[in-house]
Amino acid sequence: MAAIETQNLTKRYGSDVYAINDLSLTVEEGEVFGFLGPNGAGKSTTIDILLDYVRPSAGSATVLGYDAQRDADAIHQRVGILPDGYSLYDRLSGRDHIEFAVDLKGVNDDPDDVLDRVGLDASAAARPAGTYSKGMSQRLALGMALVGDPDLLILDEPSTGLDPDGIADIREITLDHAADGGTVFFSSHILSQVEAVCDRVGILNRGRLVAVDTIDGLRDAVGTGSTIRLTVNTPPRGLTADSMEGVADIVVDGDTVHATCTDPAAKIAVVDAVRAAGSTVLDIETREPSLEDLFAEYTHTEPAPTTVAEVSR
Ligand SMILES: Nc1ncnc2c1ncn2[C@@H]1O[C@H](COP(=O)(O)OP(=O)(O)OP(=O)(O)O)[C@@H](O)[C@H]1O
Repeated sequence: MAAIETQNLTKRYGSDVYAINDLSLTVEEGEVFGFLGPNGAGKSTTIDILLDYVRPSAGSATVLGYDAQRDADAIHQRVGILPDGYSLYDRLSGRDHIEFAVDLKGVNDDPDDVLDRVGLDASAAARPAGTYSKGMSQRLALGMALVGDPDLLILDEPSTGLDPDGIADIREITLDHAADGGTVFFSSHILSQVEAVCDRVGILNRGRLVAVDTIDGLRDAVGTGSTIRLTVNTPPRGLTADSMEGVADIVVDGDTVHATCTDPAAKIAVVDAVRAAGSTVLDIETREPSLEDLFAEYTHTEPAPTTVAEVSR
């Protein structure tokens, strides 16, 4: 059984705004699936339909085998949700929030265990949520999503406002959940985080799913190619990519040679060719296309700028 399955799902506002358009997507049980897209791509709308907060204009969706519209209660019972625009009760403590989630789901989780799992200590747990920093609030909201050990965790931008420790915690919690057989579906702009935890990613652009694959699969499909940069003692003579299989381009710039390889194995051939053209290779650097490169390739937009927190991870 698929954890999430949508078929030709469409949400139209008015006659011409398509928030999502003909979206067919399957997320298998036990997968960590990253749902990516630029602002306004339709990520939140998709999640809202899965949880029956929004009704589709056409198409269908199932979550853990339940119909998203008919069986919303059963879905809410088995799914842990961290919504994008969640809100907390300022006057209630962190512990009160977790107890509330425990009561709502009718489970018997120990609130202290949940709080501990998301890194909120006893003194933080006793304070009103209104005094929390953004990062603490995010941890608490994630704790509420984890109550009842859900089969599926849906996290909409889970890293918003978190410091590097918080981001690392989210990664650990996500991987733990998957290791226990749970499924994680999360949308994120933090592509390095997606790359670190996801089995597969789907890229949504203007309401349409433009790619679904593993990150390696996306690399192969885009053919962006890995790049190799050689520092040489003297420029190689007469070096071109023309007869070199798997090499898209070679540029010689003084004592540096840049080559773009569509076949990763061709990197060795580049080194051999440079040496055969009379140069001694002093240094070699290689770079695989990042998820940022792939994202830009599929959406023709720049991803959200990398934040200081991401850089320092
Ligand atoms: N209630 C609504 N009425 C009209 N248009 C809407 C409504 N809700 C969403 N949209 C439009 O649908 C599109 C998709 O929005 P959505 O919030 O799902 O995107 P998103 O990928 O989650 O964006 P972000 O990353 O900015 O949160 C946007 O163009 C948005 O303006």
